[in-house]
Amino acid sequence: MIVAVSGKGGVGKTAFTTLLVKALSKKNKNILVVDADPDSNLPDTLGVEVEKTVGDIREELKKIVESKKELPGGMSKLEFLKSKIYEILVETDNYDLLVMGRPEGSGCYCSVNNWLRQIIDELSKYYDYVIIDTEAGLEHLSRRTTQNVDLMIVVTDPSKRGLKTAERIKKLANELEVKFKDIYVVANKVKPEYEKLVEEYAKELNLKLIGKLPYNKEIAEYDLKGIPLWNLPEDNEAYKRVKEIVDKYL
Ligand SMILES: Nc1ncnc2c1ncn2[C@@H]1O[C@H](COP(=O)(O)OP(=O)(O)OP(=O)(O)O)[C@@H](O)[C@H]1O
Repeated sequence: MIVAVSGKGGVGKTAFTTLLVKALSKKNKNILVVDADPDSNLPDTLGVEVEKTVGDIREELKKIVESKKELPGGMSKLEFLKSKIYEILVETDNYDLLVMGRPEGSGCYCSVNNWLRQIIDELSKYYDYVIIDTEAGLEHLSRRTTQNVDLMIVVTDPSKRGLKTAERIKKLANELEVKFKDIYVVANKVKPEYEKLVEEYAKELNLKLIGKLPYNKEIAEYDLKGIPLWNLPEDNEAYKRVKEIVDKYL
């Protein structure tokens, strides 16, 4: 199952994705996490060190090709990329993580990007779940994968404007090359007294609201202190809500 998480900056997409991976890891399935948002701090919130990104590998190959040097062991470019991707994959007890890093530069290096896409698609087949933390602009997603996405989860803040953005993302998603089987919305940082209103607005906009996470002091505090959100206790209120979503929809 391929799940993409999107949402504009600051809504809590990284926090949600972290809790989603944490909850999903309890199912004892193989999980690949792809951090495709250069602005997110997913490795930090997951609590893992990442040395190299896919972007770094792209640059490495570019430099070798430009300097007209031989690739190690007489490898083809595709083989080189493939071996490097497997090398930079961060393996943990609960999931594997691939960080895309900086996006493609302006000088199009299309064949490399196509190969990367192919390698990542191939890699994805080894996992029960692939969770992609996407960039705000969905167009990038089609550059990163050729596979269709089973579930797109749009994270939003609890505002009418936020929900309208979610509606826009949903419309945009329908126009992309990559197809989404289902598009759901999760509202984050919702105060209990506004839950009803958020539900009403979502209904008005025809959005499938699958969860409302409360504003949670513990999340704010962990982030403030730089403690990985992965370490949040099992009884954390926001985490409990994410667990419900995982049990019901994933
Ligand atoms: N449920 C929550 N309760 C309290 N604070 C939250 C909650 N979710 C997220 N935050 C806080 O909101 C801020 C933004 O969260 P986060 O970094 O997850 O957002 P994001 O959408 O991934 O943003 P960006 O893409 O800009 O990194 C952080 O300071 C985080 O601690």
